[in-house]
Amino acid sequence: MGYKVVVVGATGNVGKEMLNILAEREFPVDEITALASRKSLGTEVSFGDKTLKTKDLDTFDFTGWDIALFAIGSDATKIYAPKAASQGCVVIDNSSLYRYDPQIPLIVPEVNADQVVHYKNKNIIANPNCSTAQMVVALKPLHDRARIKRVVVSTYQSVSGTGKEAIDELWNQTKGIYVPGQEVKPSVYPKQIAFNVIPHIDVFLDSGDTKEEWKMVVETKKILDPKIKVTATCVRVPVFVGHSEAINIEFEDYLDWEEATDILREAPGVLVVDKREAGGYITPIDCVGEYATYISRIRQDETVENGLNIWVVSDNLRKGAALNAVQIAEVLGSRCLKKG
Ligand SMILES: NC(=O)C1=CN([C@@H]2O[C@H](COP(=O)(O)OP(=O)(O)OC[C@H]3O[C@@H](n4cnc5c(N)ncnc54)[C@H](OP(=O)(O)O)[C@@H]3O)[C@@H](O)[C@H]2O)C=CC1
Ligand SMILES: N[C@@H](CC(=O)OP(=O)(O)O)C(=O)O
Repeated sequence: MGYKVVVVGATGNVGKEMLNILAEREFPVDEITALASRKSLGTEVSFGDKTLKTKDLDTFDFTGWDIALFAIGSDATKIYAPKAASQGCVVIDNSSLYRYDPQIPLIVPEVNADQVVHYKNKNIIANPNCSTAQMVVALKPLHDRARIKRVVVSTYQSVSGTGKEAIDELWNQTKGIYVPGQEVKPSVYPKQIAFNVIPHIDVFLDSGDTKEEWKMVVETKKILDPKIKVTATCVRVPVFVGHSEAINIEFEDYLDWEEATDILREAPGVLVVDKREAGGYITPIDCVGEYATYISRIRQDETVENGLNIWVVSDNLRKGAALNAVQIAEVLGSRCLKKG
């Protein structure tokens, strides 16, 4: 016996990956339905070798459905997630709306799967920001061994983190640069993204940080350890899929880079590729469609007492969003909503 599963935002990049991953991982599904906005009514989306016709979220009744995976952004989530939760369906939400609510668990299964039981507080579980998810998968095993004091992270985030229009903007700007008269003015981003990098993701806060940077700080504390200090600089780069991060870590105890490498090789969700030669590291193109969080360039930082540098790359639509959501559903199913 399996679950009745709803994918909300099924026509989007994250929603499509949710359907792919549910099928790939053979999540025990008895019945599945795909929802999006009214304008997408009847749009066909794939679920394994089946085709589903998208239904209208606005008129959908969640009564009798077990789990809803949401990927529609905070504004629409605010309207529909409480409705689904109150109709008895457990919501696993990809937006940032509920992440900072102390009543709502914020989960990366490799790090804090035990928190899943708190879904009962509001019938909602939050999925972290894509940049946080891959970072905490890498930090957790190192923290367990040597206690992390401080993290300095710079991100290189792909345009798929913004959504469908941003993917089109990078594609059209890139083509337009070569075709006279077809230049494409920035519309999704404040500056040209093709052949450029933009040190600005999400809105600016009074502190001068962007909200994306703030999210990485606050979410790491909630998921991993409130004592860890984090400072982030988040940058958009002209890459379609795959977020990269250069992470500098300062520990309480000394941790040799070779031992760190051994620890990371054994860590759940992690693959180490670190040959210290040309091409012996992971780039975003290498991680597209993969589940793992890849770690390369593991080395000592000799400028502080107990420091390491690492390079972390993952598919932001997968571990950063859809895969993590499906993993949460797997934990929820096996620990809390047992069937059969
Ligand atoms: N955890 C993370 O780090 C990440 C989270 N996300 C979250 O997932 C969300 C979706 O991202 P992504 O798939 O890339 O975005 P896309 O732009 O590719 O897709 C958006 C999806 O949301 C649907 N949608 C939007 N508004 C409504 C509405 N009012 N009612 C019903 N459906 C609606 C769209 O339906 P339609 O096609 O009919 O318009 C579409 O299916 C993001 O906004 C973000 O909150 C995304 C990436 C990473
Ligand atoms: N902000 C991330 C993706 C995302 O949607 O994040 P959030 O769910 O925190 O809004 C990016 O642009 O790469």
